[in-house]
Amino acid sequence: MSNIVAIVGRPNVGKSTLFNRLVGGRVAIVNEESGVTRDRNYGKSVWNGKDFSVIDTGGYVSNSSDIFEEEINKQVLLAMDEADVILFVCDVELGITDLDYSFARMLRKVTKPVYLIANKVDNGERLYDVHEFYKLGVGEEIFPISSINGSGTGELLDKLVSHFTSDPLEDENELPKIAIVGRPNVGKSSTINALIDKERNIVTDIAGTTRDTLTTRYNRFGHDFLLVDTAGLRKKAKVNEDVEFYSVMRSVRAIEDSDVCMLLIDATRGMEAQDLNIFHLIERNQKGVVVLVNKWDLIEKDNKTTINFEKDLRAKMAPFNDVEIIFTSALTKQRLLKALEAAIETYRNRAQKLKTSELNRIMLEEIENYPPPSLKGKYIRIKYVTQLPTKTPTFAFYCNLPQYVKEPYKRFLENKIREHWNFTGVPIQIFMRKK
Ligand SMILES: Nc1nc2c(ncn2[C@@H]2O[C@H](COP(=O)(O)OP(=O)(O)OP(=O)(O)O)[C@@H](O)[C@H]2O)c(=O)[nH]1
Ligand SMILES: Nc1nc2c(ncn2[C@@H]2O[C@H](COP(=O)(O)OP(=O)(O)OP(=O)(O)O)[C@@H](O)[C@H]2O)c(=O)[nH]1
Repeated sequence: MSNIVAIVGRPNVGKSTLFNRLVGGRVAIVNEESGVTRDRNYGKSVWNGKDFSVIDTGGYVSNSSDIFEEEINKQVLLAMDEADVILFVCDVELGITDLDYSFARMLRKVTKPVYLIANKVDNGERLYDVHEFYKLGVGEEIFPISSINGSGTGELLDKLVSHFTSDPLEDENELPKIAIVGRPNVGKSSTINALIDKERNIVTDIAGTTRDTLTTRYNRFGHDFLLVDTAGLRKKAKVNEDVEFYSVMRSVRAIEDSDVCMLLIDATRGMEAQDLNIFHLIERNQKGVVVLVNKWDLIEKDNKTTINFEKDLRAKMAPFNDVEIIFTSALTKQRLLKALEAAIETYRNRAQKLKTSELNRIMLEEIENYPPPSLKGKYIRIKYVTQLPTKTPTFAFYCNLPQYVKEPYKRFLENKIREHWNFTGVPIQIFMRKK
């Protein structure tokens, strides 16, 4: 189950202000290179113990005041496909505009819950202006809020998370859920087809409950696994693929539904900004990842080609580059079994729970050899460490002054964990806690 909310609305109604308020300081895709997919477009949040993702579909049309029906279509289609709940933001300061009516027309066809957000209700007086918005005839309910000062957002969040499950990662199934993701035309369909040899290998279809993805169980090469299929989404995506932003956002649901992603990149193009955006999306979601350099058959090779290619990829993925890279071809079926095995191994790495005694024995020794640097004359003492009972590897280090332990030292701890145990392909979280 994924918990996704999308924000739609015409320019300047306050979508990004609301987005920032919902995700707090948590930024997602931080990638300077990409002009379109900025951190404002995708973020993670938590309310009443429920995790959820927020997509601001306005990323594409931002800054332009003349937006057309076509753009509205794109925003709403994206929201319909990707989200579980849609927030339609309007502006009480300006009142209803023609564009609002156009949005409303599209949104009336949506079967998912839509909330109408009457934004910029900064004071009690403006509450009187809210009723006007019932004219739009959309939305189960109207929420008067002020994204700037936060009033009304608590009520909105309470209602919002009532649609979400408390643990989107919960999974009755013990089988690895694998998603094949990547930008348009990298060979996702070809890889899937080559991997599963359709007719013979489908075990059962498990229809997604509220989602559009279909998870199918396969047995191939002696491995039992679930494939998160987004074929339907991909077909629709074709219409919209003119913008990088959309094709990255189209991966969100598949990533959230998976345990491990096979990220396909095109060997003839290398890893570009958009591929990296998807990579960071996977990392951000704490999912396992294996990188498949597909169309390897098209590359002219000498004895250094693979090594250099791999070096370049690792530099781009850094600091999280403890990841399997496999050079595949869907066309010649080269190394597809290896790719599948790497995905399953990554799944196991992600699921492993370390013994507390062993973890402490090894890590406390490492810490003793290289203690955290003292700060403002204060000596930092790490007393013990445990792995939290979460689905993704998360480690809590207990110490006297947790706030004094800085990023570089946390990275040191992570590297040591990776050195002693196999967490290849798996993002690790490190928390410092007070003891
Ligand atoms: N008074 C008031 N102003 C707000 C509120 N929320 C947003 N604004 C202002 O409205 C303007 C537009 O806000 P944005 O969040 O950039 O709007 P947007 O919908 O993301 O706009 P685009 O990027 O063009 O799609 C900014 O000047 C905000 O400061 C609010 O609750 N009250
Ligand atoms: N030479 C070569 N061509 C490939 C390989 N894999 C895919 N292709 C070709 O690349 C093109 C795109 O392949 P698809 O499998 O449709 O790619 P996709 O990622 O599913 O594309 P979208 O549905 O647009 O997202 C097709 O023409 C394939 O034949 C490969 O390993 N080698």
